[in-house]
Amino acid sequence: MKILSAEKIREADAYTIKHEPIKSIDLMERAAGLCFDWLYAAAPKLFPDSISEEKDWVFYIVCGTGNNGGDGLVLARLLQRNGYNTEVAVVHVSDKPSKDFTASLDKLGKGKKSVIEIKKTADIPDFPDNAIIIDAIFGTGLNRPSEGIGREVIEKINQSKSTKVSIDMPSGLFDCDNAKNDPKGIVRSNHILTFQLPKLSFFLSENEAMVGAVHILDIGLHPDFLKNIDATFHYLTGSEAAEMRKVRGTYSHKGTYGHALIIAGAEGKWGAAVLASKACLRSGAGLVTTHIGTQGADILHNAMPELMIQHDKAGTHFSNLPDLSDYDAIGVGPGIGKSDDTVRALKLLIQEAKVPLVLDADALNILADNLTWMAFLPKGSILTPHPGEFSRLAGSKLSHFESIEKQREISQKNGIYILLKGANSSLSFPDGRVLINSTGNPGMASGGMGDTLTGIITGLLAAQYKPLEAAALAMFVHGRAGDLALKNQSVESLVASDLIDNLGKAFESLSHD
Ligand SMILES: NC(=O)C1=CN([C@@H]2O[C@H](COP(=O)(O)OP(=O)(O)OC[C@H]3O[C@@H](n4cnc5c(N)ncnc54)[C@H](OP(=O)(O)O)[C@@H]3O)[C@@H](O)[C@H]2O)[C@H](O)CC1
Ligand SMILES: [K+]
Repeated sequence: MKILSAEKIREADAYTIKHEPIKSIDLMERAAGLCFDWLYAAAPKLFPDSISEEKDWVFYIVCGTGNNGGDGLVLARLLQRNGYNTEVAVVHVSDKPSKDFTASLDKLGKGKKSVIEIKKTADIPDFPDNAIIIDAIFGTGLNRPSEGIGREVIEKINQSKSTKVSIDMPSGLFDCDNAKNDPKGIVRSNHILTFQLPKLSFFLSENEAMVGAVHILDIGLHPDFLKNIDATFHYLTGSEAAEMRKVRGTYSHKGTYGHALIIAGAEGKWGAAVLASKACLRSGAGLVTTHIGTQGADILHNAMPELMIQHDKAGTHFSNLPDLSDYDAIGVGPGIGKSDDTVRALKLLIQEAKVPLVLDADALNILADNLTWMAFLPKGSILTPHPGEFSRLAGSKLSHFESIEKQREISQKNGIYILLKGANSSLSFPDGRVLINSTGNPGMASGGMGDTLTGIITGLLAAQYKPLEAAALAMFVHGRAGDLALKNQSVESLVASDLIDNLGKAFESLSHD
């Protein structure tokens, strides 16, 4: 699913109005109608248990004077028509109200309920603590950080304990970069009813306090426009991940699915090799060999009889390169440490490898100490840093938005894929595009999760997936397996082995997406 800028969404809006064709006011009615449907279904769960009777529910709709405010007014009318209690406030953020806002206000006026006009501080009401506040002050038309009376109202809304439901966007939030935006001037939304496509800023960690659950409402923007418009950012949905999965031929054999090499583990960190190798075996590779210091070999054998083992010359860590000619995919890094001979062996691996590499953990830390090696990585290699590793690679600590920009830059410059891990992991391609992941949960913030991801990507690469598909499908399936594992665990108790146990179900679940 494409993620478009506010500007492009406005173009989609205009294209739809012209080519569907539909009057802009009718598109607003359609959008607000979907918001009503969502609220109607969700309201019983949104109000506190103490207010279980519908007659006691209050919807407090706070509107700006643009089309976002217009959506709010139409929604208010629909709520009133269905017998719900409403309070409607209009914040005079501009003295040039939009045409559709004015038309919607006129229609609302035909009901009898009066509207609270907010023009100055003294007009701002005390918002209740147990209502649903509908935030319709600003949407995609925000053109500068919130200021004046609009900002004052936003700050007052944020003081209320009521559930906040934002129409299209939390008011005050920009669609992409919010680095120069004061979080105090942005509604801290619990639910966002966003139209057609999500906005990039919903997925950035710096906006966590303002972005609650995101619900995408399909308002029927014109499919031709959505199909033909170029997009840098994409949100990876289940059906898109499912399309990447390959069907296995009846007459295929283990040779069809390639031979993967995992280079992982060192003294005290043999578990990293176990997790990466297990995940690799469970992700489609025909054969998996793990190259490991002799002292770790028994642990691996006992954990996985299916695995083949290649002994390193050093007993305790990765120090020499095996013959690479047997392998279709190579994953390196989990738990390998940074000994001098490990650094030398990694350099040799980067020089000698003829297949794309998957680099994780200490392999990335070594790369960060030797950034000139980046240009020598086999084209299509995949780097899987977490934010700490990425800031070492990037040379400075960056906001999430800045990290994604930097991630794109490094991918394009070096012809590699970078999978920046975290809530909403992002995968950058050599052509500048970025995929944002839609699976995963906070229980996955624990040791070993990255090792399993390395194994999954390497397994898919061995099984002849192209780097783009291997990285994207692995990112999705890894999160999905984490989500499935959570059904029998809690966010506190989830560990990487639970995720591996659910890989089978995660791959299978794709056929239902
Ligand atoms: N695109 C769609 O598919 C649909 C969108 N709908 C809804 O429309 C909004 C976008 O509406 P728009 O009128 O373009 O913009 P907004 O309502 O978000 O805001 C514009 C008004 O806000 C003023 N403004 C902007 N920034 C500030 C600020 N920092 N402080 C004060 N005032 C601000 C601006 O005033 P100017 O002074 O700049 O003129 C405007 O008055 C979209 O989000 C959807 O909710 C449709 O209804 C359905 C289809
Ligand atoms: K809004």
